[in-house]
Amino acid sequence: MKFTKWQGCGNDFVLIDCREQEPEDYAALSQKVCDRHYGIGADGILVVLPSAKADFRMRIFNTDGSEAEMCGNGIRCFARYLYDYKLTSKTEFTVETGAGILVPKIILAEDEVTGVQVDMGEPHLLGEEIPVLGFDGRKVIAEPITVAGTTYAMTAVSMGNPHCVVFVDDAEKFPIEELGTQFEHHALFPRKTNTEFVEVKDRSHVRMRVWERGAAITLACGTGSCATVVAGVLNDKIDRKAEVQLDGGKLLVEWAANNHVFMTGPAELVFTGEWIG
Ligand SMILES: N[C@@H](CCC[C@H](N)C(=O)O)C(=O)O
Repeated sequence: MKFTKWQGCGNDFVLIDCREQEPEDYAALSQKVCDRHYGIGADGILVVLPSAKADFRMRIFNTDGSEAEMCGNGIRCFARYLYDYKLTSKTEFTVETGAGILVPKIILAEDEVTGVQVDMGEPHLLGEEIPVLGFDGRKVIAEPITVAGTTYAMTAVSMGNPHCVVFVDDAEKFPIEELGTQFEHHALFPRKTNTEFVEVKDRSHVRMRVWERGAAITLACGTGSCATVVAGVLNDKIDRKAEVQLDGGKLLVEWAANNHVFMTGPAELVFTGEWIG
């Protein structure tokens, strides 16, 4: 099985083109391939598939084998693969995902790809849409959540996948290794959750660290960065356009007036290979 390995802000993926042939078990494949000792090593696998509704279809599987609805850093890598490997000559195209049909745009400067911007669609804010138990018909803004005996204010946002955003005084010092898994598996989240720990630097800059559902700590999360900016606006902590500083790089996120969230950032090929496992 031929593959390409990609990273976006250090969030890394093995991409496999399954338009011709699909593996029997994506979950088992993802667990094996993502293993950093016995496999290739990655935060997830991205799968290229044909689509009846869009130019292409993307599926994403986490390191634990679970399937996610969407992946922001992943879709930039996916889009760059399609363009660099000439599966399309368009610089803007449609991709069917678990979060609906999204639109990546390749950014070029003198014919060189300098990044990818993605129209990530509209955020979903009602409790049942995210989902968060006990919040049907209501937004979840600065609501209490108790983890390991401490109560935090959480704002929940779905970018197709669930996010719990917690504003903290010091993102570097927050004990994410210890508490991340407890947020992920908290009883309020029937489909578990990704959790972003966010320090506001000023109204257009935030520092964010993430614990991802199904993948633990990663160096960056694109959907998490979008959720962070939406949550920041809902709490009147930041403006609608902000730079998100992650462990592995920066993303620019704008929650535009048409209610769509636009995310811009890098996507880089790391290496190519053949999986014989
Ligand atoms: N890193 C991704 C999100 C990947 C999926 C996530 N772990 C989930 O299960 O929802 C991103 O860049 O958005």
